[in-house]
Amino acid sequence: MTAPITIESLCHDFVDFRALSDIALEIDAGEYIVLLGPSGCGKTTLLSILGGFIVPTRGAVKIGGRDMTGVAPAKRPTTTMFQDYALFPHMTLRDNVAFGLRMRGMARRERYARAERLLELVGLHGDAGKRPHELSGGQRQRVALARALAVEPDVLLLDEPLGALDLKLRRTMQDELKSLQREFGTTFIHVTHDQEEAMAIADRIVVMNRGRIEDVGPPERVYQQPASLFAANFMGETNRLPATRGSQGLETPFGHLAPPQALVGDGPFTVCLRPEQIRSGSEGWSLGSARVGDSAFFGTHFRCHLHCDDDAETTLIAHLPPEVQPQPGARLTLSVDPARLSVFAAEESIS
Ligand SMILES: Nc1ncnc2c1ncn2[C@@H]1O[C@H](COP(=O)(O)OP(=O)(O)OP(=O)(O)O)[C@@H](O)[C@H]1O
Repeated sequence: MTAPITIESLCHDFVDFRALSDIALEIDAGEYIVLLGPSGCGKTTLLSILGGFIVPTRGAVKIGGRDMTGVAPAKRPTTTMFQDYALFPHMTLRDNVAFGLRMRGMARRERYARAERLLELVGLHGDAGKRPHELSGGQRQRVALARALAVEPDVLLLDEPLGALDLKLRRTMQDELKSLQREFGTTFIHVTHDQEEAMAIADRIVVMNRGRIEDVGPPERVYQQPASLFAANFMGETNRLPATRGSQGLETPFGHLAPPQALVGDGPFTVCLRPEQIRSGSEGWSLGSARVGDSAFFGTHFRCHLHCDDDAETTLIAHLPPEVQPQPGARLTLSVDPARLSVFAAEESIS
């Protein structure tokens, strides 16, 4: 079971603080959506409104075409998986997973059968009789997921579901969450402030900042062509070059540049270039020559600080392939593909 969601002109004020402004979003049935943004940007507030735990100041949420205004959390086709998993410590895993089914009046034999099936699906076959304190953090997370999926919600809301796990387990669980979501076809809405997690898992990422949506799209698009300077900055490392409008396009510390898209406004502008877009060589838009500063090897690339000759103020971060062998102090000729740059009005806030 799954359902599309429409969020219309949603605003929310906490007394005199506006936590959400004009949120509008269409979510397809069965999509994996990640709400991404810094602490305090309104992700949890939006999730809580979808789950029915907060009544928005203005606007509406429709799930499967049905207006959710005034519908209590338990009556919604949503289930929320909270950050602390909220497992019942005195109950076995089987009873924890079957809890929601019991509340719905499902007979014991049937609910236990479903609980066992779900525990098997999340890799805890044979552990049904254990209690939560006997499990690791990752296993508890799996039980919480099994419990949330047991009631077959149309929409599963997950608030920082992997926040308590170490990095390695996080990565494993990201893969598992995604494959379970595919298997069930349930719409997942997952809150995180971890950009790598969002990229690894989402069909579409919703980048939020100060209660507003900055960008919505598939991870590759949001990373490569972010809709705002904030989104560019939040979706991974980026170099920012100051630029002004000139007779030949953009004037930058590295000379003229034909902008990849029509410029809006008079400037000043900020040109964003990702570290991996900077190349050693002279093909494309020249960034002149630079001296290699600190450099660290990351397996697939060297992450280098490059001190530019043409602009003493600018140090660029570049990811250069191992074959370049960038030694500190070495000189390199740098260039970048101008079609892959993003240009924004410089005054846009990125904080
Ligand atoms: N009950 C409340 N009363 C007053 N202000 C609140 C309340 N709940 C949240 N806020 C404020 O609303 C803003 C958005 O909070 P929210 O919890 O949605 O952010 P978030 O993006 O989920 O952050 P985090 O990643 O830290 O959980 C924050 O500035 C927060 O301080």
